[in-house]
Amino acid sequence: MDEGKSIGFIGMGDMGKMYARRLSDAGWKVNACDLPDKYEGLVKEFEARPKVEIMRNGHLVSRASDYIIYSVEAKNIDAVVRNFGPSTKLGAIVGGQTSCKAPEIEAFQRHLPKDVSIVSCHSLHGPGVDPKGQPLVLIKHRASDDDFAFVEKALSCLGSKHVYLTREQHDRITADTQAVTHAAFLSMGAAWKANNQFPWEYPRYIGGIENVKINITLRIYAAKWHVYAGLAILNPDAKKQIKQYAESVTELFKLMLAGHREELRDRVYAARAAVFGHNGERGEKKELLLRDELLDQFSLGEIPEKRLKNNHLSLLAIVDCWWKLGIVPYDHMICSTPLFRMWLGITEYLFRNTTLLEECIDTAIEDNTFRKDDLEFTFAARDWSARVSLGNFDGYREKFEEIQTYFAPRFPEATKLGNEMIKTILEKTGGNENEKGVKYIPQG
Ligand SMILES: NC(=O)C1=CN([C@@H]2O[C@H](COP(=O)(O)OP(=O)(O)OC[C@H]3O[C@@H](n4cnc5c(N)ncnc54)[C@H](OP(=O)(O)O)[C@@H]3O)[C@@H](O)[C@H]2O)C=CC1
Ligand SMILES: O=C(O)C(=O)Cc1ccc(O)cc1
Repeated sequence: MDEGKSIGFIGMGDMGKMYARRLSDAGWKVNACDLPDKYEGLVKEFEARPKVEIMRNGHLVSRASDYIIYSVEAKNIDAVVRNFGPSTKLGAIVGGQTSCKAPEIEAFQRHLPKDVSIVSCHSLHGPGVDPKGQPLVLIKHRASDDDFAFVEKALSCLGSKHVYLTREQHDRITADTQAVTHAAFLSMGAAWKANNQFPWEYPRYIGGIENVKINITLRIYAAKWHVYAGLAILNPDAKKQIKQYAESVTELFKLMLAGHREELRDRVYAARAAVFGHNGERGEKKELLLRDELLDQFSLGEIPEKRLKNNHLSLLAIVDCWWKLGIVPYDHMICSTPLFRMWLGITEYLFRNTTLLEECIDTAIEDNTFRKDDLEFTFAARDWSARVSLGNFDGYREKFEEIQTYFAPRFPEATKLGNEMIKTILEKTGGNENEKGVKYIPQG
């Protein structure tokens, strides 16, 4: 295949392995390494795949491969490229899988020899999701058309939708989509833990869109902290979005506490008009992305006979945040992750249904049984924002892992349910169809 060209992977964690398996299945020769202590284990794991050669370090991968993908923690990218970059084969192509492109491309520019092309990628989904039909961002930073065509050809076996962006466009959009979405779900988990609650044990958190909140929160906490920390802390646009989200949560909660119904209502409707149109008519499709009946089946607890009301502070705040930052989330659909589509789906469900939105405002003002949940949610959103703004990786990790430990016993069940939920919803929302690549032109 392609006169014996080979693809290299530095970093054989979840994403590196997923790529290595799929590329070798498609017939490519793959050279791969992780840290030296993983060598023996990887050799064993890949012994049945003769197309995958496990090497002892990144120097060996770099000198032998025609296209090398760094698939390591974003926070380590500079150190790893500094170490192995100078060993890159003459005239090879180098790219990375990290979730924030400014530091990655800067590391390539600083440490790679000048004859090396730079084409980066970013699969906008986790390692457990079928890449078919999911967006795959490609960044032609420094490369000939032939080199870029080679990358497209090699990665075409993933069956993803190619989206062509610059690194700046990539980082802006993923701040709007991924970083702020994670901040919301991370805050829900933090608030439940702070109140010593397992939400599936409370009728108010069961069924419909509440299931999405629980399943996605647990899915995020079941994953690796560095993925979320990296894409939030290293992306300057993300800090701004997460800060605005925390401010929106705080300001809306204050209106609720003070019982300022009209002010709250005006603000919610102004945000709705900006994001969803005056009557909530703007959407991805005429039909809603998600509906309660579809979501009821993905429950970790018993569905109550009568659905309990919620003021959905987390959802009111995201629309307020989009409004304040001038973001129209539908503009980013082409670069959306499954989690972002779920998040937009439940938000849209609430905001395009005036009866539900009114019920939410009534609950916010009249029902004080939510106050302790909302108080902890507000603290949590502000605390995550502070840790991200300070660039505090250790502080991020400490908080993440504490909450991870709290929820860990339910991860196997929640992951299974979450996978089914995502699969069903992607099928319903047409998120898995395969299309030709798109050149993304951001609006505004
Ligand atoms: N998981 C996801 O959903 C997605 C992740 N990404 C991005 O892809 C990248 C990889 O993520 P993921 O696979 O999930 O993370 P993992 O932690 O599973 O994998 C990263 C691997 O790189 C290894 N590594 C670190 N330093 C070196 C080195 N010097 N030489 C060789 N290997 C090294 C790590 O070892 P050790 O653990 O011992 O440090 C680890 O095994 C990250 O930048 C992430 O942001 C992108 C899309 C989706
Ligand atoms: O879908 C999400 O937002 C995820 O959490 C999975 C994920 C994590 C990191 C990425 O760079 C891309 C996708």
